Amino acid sequence: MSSIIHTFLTSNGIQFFPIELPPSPPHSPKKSNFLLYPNLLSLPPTSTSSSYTFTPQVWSPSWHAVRHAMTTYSHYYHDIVSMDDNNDIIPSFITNVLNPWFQNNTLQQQKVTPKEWNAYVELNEKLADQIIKRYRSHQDIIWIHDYQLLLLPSLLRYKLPQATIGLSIYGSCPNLENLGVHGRTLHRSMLAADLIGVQSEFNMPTLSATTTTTFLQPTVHLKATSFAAKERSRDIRRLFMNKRIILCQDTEPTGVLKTLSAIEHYLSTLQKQQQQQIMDQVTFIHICTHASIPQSLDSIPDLVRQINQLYGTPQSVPIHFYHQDLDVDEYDALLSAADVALMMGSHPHASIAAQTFIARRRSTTTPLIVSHGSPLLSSSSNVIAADQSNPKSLASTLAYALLEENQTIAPASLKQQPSFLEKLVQKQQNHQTILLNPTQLNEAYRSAKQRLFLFDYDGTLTPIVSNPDDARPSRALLRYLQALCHDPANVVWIVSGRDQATLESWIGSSVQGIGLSAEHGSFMKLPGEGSIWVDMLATADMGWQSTALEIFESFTAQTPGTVVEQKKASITWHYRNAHDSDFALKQVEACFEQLQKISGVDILRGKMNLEVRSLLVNKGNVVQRIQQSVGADFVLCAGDDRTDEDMFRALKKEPAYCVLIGPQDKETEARYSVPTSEQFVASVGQLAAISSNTQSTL
Ligand SMILES: O=P(O)(O)OC[C@H]1O[C@H](O[C@H]2O[C@H](CO)[C@@H](O)[C@H](O)[C@H]2O)[C@H](O)[C@@H](O)[C@@H]1O
Repeated sequence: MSSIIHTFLTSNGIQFFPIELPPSPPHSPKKSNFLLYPNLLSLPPTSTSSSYTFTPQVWSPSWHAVRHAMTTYSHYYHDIVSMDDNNDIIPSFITNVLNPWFQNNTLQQQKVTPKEWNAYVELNEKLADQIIKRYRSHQDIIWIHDYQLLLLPSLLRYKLPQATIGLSIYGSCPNLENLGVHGRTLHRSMLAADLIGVQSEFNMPTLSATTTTTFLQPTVHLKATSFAAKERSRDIRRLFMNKRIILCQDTEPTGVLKTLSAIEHYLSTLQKQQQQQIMDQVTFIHICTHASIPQSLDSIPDLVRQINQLYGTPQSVPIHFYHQDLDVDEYDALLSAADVALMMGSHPHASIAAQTFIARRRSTTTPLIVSHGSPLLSSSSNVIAADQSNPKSLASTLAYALLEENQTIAPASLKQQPSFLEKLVQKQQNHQTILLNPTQLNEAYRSAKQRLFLFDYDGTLTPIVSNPDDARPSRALLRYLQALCHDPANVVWIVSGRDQATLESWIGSSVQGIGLSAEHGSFMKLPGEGSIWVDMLATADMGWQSTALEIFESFTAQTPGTVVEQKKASITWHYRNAHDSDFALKQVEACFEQLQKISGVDILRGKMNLEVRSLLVNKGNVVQRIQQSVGADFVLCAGDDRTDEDMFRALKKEPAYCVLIGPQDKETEARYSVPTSEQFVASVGQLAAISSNTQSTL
């Protein structure tokens, strides 16, 4: 049962409400929603503005979508929590740094003080805590809305390594790396999300192995075209009778110049006679609103005048140029009167304008020229891509769009793109592990005060080999473990299926201060000098052992190449070296069936082995016990086989680095993976070096 945790910051405060839908709303029987959301009442009212300033539209997708959800499903919400009573406090880092950067790609403030940054971190932490408290593993999806809470992805990822996290930026994503050290932190944090949605391609962040990006369609909520707009549209068409109207709209000053240059180029390449014909057939109406381009466009009127003088006649003016805010009806009228529209640029305003044109255009065959990368290219018919910075290519796209036959292209069936949420759900379903990033691990290690290590042995700290006796630890590994144990901030445990004697002679005898757990927790030896082995099953009934041994021995006799490894409290049957592997696999199934008849035991399918142990122990219990006694703020737990999944599961709710040694797509409870034990040991070596260096400088 999936549910969504929405996180949002209102523009006027840090108050938010987590709101939950009960498990079974009738129209969505399998889903419950869980929303973290700001004060609904503080949302700006739906735009009633009479002019197109574009600002309300830029915000409206998110406001509208959530407001719609809130009102439609409001009777299902509960658990409304207000995080902070003070509505007006918004960290200045958001207002002075993030807002100008994301909205206008400008910097208002050169330096961010530690106090400002800390306030921002604190806000993100508060929200993260609220989400973590409510998050239900394997059920919930976390959806962070917009750019204000960019530290959330990494804070959540650290504590909820397996969570599916989406981040939607309702606009473009300017390059955060230009914001110095804090920008880089935010950039890295964004990459902890599984899916990032942006409304335009502008400066997409560099992606990590696990983060993907997608375009968000701006949802423009429009009223039906008014009667006045329809009338006005007819007037415009009458005014330009027998002419094709090319409507150009720019939302960035540089775009205006580029569009005009392309028009100029288009006209200049025509022969004199053709120019005359085209001018009789076509007129350009260029609009740019004050709201989107507030500054004056000094040199542009000259360029327009120049083009009009060169190519116009007393009967026909090539370009009608308007730098002014237009009345809604006037704007709608222009959109529906146009025969071709050119709405380019990467700014979200351009996306909104293009989307509005799609909604208002005369027919689905009316061509629209947009920039490469626009999400409209794949979702709407007759949308053509062009490069605005190349006047020659833009001119030829214009010529192409003007061709009569392009006006009669049958409307392509609109491709239904999966929504952001659908993609997020897909991500949740095929969740892969994240390749462990040693640099990130090292950073977390450095900043932790108390650390706990829970290492499986075979396949994790040593590669799997065909003979169990050959899986001895390397010297380097023993050195690393010793360095970790020397650091007073560390507690190090080996949690293995191996027996006491092997662990003691291979590791315990060389590494001072290490904790050992043998046979899946049947025997434990605490870290620290002088500690002794404790038999955790001292009082347990072990009567099952003889029956299990008999079964294993009989299968060994029938299956050449297989061997039994008898340990104190568990028995392992190895079939890695079976002479006939197909036959061995069948024997494993038959053996498994017989073992199932024994009560009080767990039968484990290990790496080319079957293992029987008491039901009373497993690595999960071991980890829980250790972890409770240590209280670490950094936990690194690594393993490679199914018995290790118990450890990962036990740490599910903890801020732990659970690392699977194996392929990234292997099904596991671990959040991270490292392909081989050699690579993992190298990472452990780096942590050991950090501790050794710190110790030597103390
Ligand atoms: O919990 P672990 O430390 O991973 O121990 C699990 C079992 O590991 C050993 O068997 C496995 O490793 C052998 C050496 O690489 C390999 O030959 C065998 O095929 C694997 O199953 C060990 O022999 C068992 O006792 C452990 O339970």
